[in-house]
Amino acid sequence: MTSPPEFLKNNLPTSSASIGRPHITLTWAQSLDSKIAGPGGQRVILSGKESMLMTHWMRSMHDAILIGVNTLILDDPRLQANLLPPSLNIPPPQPLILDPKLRFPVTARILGEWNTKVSERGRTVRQPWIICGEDVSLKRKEQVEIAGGRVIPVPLDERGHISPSSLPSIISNLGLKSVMIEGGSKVLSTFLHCPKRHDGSNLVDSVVITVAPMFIGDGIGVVPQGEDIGLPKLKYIHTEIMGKDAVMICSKE
Ligand SMILES: NC(=O)C1=CN([C@@H]2O[C@H](COP(=O)(O)OP(=O)(O)OC[C@H]3O[C@@H](n4cnc5c(N)ncnc54)[C@H](OP(=O)(O)O)[C@@H]3O)[C@@H](O)[C@H]2O)C=CC1
Ligand SMILES: Nc1nc(O)c(N)c(N[C@@H]2O[C@H](COP(=O)(O)O)[C@@H](O)[C@H]2O)n1
Repeated sequence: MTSPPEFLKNNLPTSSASIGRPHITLTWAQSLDSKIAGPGGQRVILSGKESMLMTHWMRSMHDAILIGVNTLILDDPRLQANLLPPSLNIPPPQPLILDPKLRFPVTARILGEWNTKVSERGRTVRQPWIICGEDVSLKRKEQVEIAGGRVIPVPLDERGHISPSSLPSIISNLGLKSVMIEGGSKVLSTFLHCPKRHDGSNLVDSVVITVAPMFIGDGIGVVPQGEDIGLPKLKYIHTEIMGKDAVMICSKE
C-alpha cells in the first residue's frame, strides 16, 4: 500500500483543514469491555497488524499527534509512522504532549530518538513539543530544553489542564493544520466532554475507534470511572473491518 486506505481518505477530511481552522481527530483502540489498557495502565496491544498499520497511515494524515503525559510515562511510545514503507519518505507527525506540570521524563524514548536522530532505516525523527502550564519553574523548563524537548507554556484552565477549547488556537499558533489525539483516558474524556470551539463549531471533527475482539477486565476505561455521564452523541459515518478488528469512524453531532 502506498497511500492511506480509501475509507480513511474518503471519511477523514484532514486535507481540507487550514491553519485558521485545524482539524481535530480523536482516536483510540478499545476492547469489547471498553478498556484501553490493563490494570495500573499497563499497555495492551489491542490492534491487529491491519488496524495498527491503518493507525500509522492515520498518523501520517495529520500534522501532529497528541497524547497526555501519563501515556508518555506509562507507554514510552515512539509516536512515529514507522510501519509505513520507508521508501515513501512520508514525514512523521509532530509529537505533542499535554503536560501541565512538566513531568516529562528526560529519559523518554521520543527524546532519545530525537537527540541521536537515530531511527531505523534513516527515517525522519521529530523533536517532541511539550505543552505545559505557564507557572512551571524556569529551572525545570531549562532541564527539559537542555535534554532536547521544546517547551511551550500556555495558560491552564480551572482544573489545571491544558484547556481543550484552547487547543485549536494553540496548534494554529504552532503552524499546524491538524492533530490526532490518541489518548489516554483522561485526555479522551476532557476532549469528548468539551463540545465547542471558541467560534461555536464542534471541537472534535472526527472520532476513529478501533474495536478489538477481546476483553481486558480490570483496566483503564475509554474514559475514567465516573466520567461516562454527559458524553456526546456521535454521528455514524463508516465501519471498516480490518483483519480481526472493526474500525469505526464517527463525527460529533
Ligand atoms: N488503547 C489506546 O488506544 C490507548 C491507550 N492509552 C492508555 O491510556 C493510559 C493513560 O491514560 P491516563 O492515565 O488517563 O492519562 P493521559 O495519558 O490521558 O494523561 C493525563 C494527564 O495529562 C495531563 N493533561 C493536560 N491537559 C489535559 C486535559 N485537557 N485533559 C486531561 N489531561 C490533561 C494531566 O497531567 P497532570 O496530572 O500532570 O496535570 C493528566 O493527568 C495508559 O495506560 C495508556 O496505555 C493511551 C493512549 C491510547
Ligand atoms: N491504535 C492503537 N492500538 C493499540 O493496541 C494500542 N495499544 C495503541 N496505543 C497507542 O499507541 C501508542 C504507542 O505508539 P508507538 O507504537 O510506540 O508509536 C501508545 O502510547 C498509545 O497512544 N494504539
